[in-house]
Amino acid sequence: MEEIEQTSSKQLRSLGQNGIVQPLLTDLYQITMAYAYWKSGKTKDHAVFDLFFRKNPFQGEFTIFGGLEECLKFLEKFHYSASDIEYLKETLPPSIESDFYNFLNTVSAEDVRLYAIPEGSIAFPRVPLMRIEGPLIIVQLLETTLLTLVNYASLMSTNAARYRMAAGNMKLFEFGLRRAQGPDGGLSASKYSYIGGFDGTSNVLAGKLFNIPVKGTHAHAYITSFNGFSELRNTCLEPKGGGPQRDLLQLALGHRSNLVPTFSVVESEASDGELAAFISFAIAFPDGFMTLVDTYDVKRYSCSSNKLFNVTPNTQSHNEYRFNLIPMPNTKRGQNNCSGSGLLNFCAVALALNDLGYRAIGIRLDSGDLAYLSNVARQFFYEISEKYNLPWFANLTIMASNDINEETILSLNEQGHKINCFGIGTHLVTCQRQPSLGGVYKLVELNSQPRIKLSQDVGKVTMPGRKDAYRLYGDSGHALVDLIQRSVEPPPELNQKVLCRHPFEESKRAYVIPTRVEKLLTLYWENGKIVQELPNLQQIKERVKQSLKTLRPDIKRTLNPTPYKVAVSDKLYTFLHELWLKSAPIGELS
Ligand SMILES: Nc1ncnc2c1ncn2[C@@H]1O[C@H](COP(=O)(O)OP(=O)(O)OP(=O)(O)O)[C@@H](O)[C@H]1O
Ligand SMILES: O=P(O)(O)OC[C@H]1O[C@H](OP(=O)(O)OP(=O)(O)O)[C@H](O)[C@@H]1O
Ligand SMILES: O=C(O)c1cccnc1
Ligand SMILES: [Mg+2]
Repeated sequence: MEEIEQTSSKQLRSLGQNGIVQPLLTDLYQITMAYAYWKSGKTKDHAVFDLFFRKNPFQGEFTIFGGLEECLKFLEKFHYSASDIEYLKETLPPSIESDFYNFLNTVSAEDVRLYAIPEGSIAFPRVPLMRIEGPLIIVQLLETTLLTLVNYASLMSTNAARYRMAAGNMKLFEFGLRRAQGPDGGLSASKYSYIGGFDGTSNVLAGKLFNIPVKGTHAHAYITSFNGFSELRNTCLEPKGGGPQRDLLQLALGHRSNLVPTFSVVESEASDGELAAFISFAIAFPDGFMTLVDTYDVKRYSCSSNKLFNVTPNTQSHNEYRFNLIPMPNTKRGQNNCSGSGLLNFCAVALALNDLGYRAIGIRLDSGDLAYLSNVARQFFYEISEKYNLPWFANLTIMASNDINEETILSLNEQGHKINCFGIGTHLVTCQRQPSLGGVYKLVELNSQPRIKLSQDVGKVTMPGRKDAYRLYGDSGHALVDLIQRSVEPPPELNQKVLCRHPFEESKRAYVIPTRVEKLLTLYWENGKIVQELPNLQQIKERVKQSLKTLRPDIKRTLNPTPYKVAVSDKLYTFLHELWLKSAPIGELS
């Protein structure tokens, strides 16, 4: 068996990489080209490729670079196994000379050099995320796998960072595995959403492999699996401080009756099946009591009562949990057409747990008007905290889930809500607003000669030659511009005027006097080894946070953000345009 095939989950953990990332995880054309290069005697040619994207995702003006560590781990194990070569022999045309397979057998990333911007940094269109140099055939063979590793990772990290910006300090958990693009998509989503700013995932394997906090509540099935109290095998629980067990159900029923007059709810309409489920869950997790309260009805109102809460906080009140009392909105779940009251049952069990010295965690809302219901729930918690003199009760967690996306969070923020935690699946992991980042890998230099790819679309013309990139910062500490220049040029100097030019529009140029100059591309791989100490996930996550702070707010805003400037040096501008003219054939009009 091959080494890669044998990789155990323990090894996976230390590699931090999925076992399917291997040299054959590529497009056939890379191997076809390798043969044609080899046959045309190009084995000694030396190439430079840039890996970059042309447009920021999600109609935004920034991207978070993710996937570098996985690219480096891929270089470490880049060699074709005997079974890979066997497969290629069976698959490629019989005309392929057998010496080519001997050549493939010797292939490794030993002679490759990889420069990159640090993982977790903000990145912008056209600025290389990576520069890959080495034997043409080898660096060509790396294209697809590197793009696979960078495109989704960066898209996902960016998506998560955007959710984080929308959610402020609220807790964010990734719940997307069941809706992800297959098992590998699910794993990557968990990893890169954590990097981008999420606090944890429900994906247990991601937790094990990447050391990400794993979190979760329970599904509606748990609640609906109970019909009534008779199904409870046990209703007793030992108090937290020790001592004789007490009947949690009886305590909860007592509290439920007591809560009825206070909150104008109809006890007979609260679901006993739901209460039974809550009791059993509380007995299983007395210190982690967090339940779904929307299985039947979050809050069942007495029809005779007008004591219903509005969604908008009463700004006259100094108490943030007080609300105007007006009729509730006509939401699906708000209509008085189904029985049950999840909030009432939750509070009854939480108070029963409190009698035994345990503190409940909170609730999850998974349907209905989340702003409204969170306000109602928080008001309940507040009233109880006052009535029972339990200050912590007012701060119980209110988690919301159900098709949440960036816009929902922003809209909820506008409406006013009391959610302090989101569980987000589908829209996060599938990157519904933009399902792919268009990262590309382009040849820019061969045997020290620049290469340019022309296009009718100016934006698609590549920047020729080996280049470096610098981020120039201004007085405020904010990044002003990313400047790309030829590697042979001296770097921009602190406090010295630098001419920054738009790559294609001659008239667009500006002088910048940087107060800080950051060299963006640094060497990560040389002589078959990773030559930098790699940050762990936590450090990459921190870099995302710090990196975003260097971006002006107008560049980060959701609606019509200001584009960040990406410029070229005067020398690169001239170089690019001269080569463009030289390479573009002059047409004839007839
Ligand atoms: N206050 C709110 N403002 C904006 N969007 C909301 C608000 N409350 C909920 N949403 C979103 O509205 C959608 C409601 O989904 P939907 O219409 O399918 O109803 P539902 O609550 O899931 O009901 P059911 O489970 O019975 O189908 C979800 O995407 C949810 O995230
Ligand atoms: O809504 P998402 O952002 O994808 O978040 C994950 C969803 O997964 C679960 O739903 P479940 O699979 O039980 O299905 P349902 O809620 O759609 O019925 C959970 O209750 C969330 O609603
Ligand atoms: O733990 C949860 O609440 C959860 C996990 C996955 C999907 N939906 C919810
Ligand atoms: Mg749902």
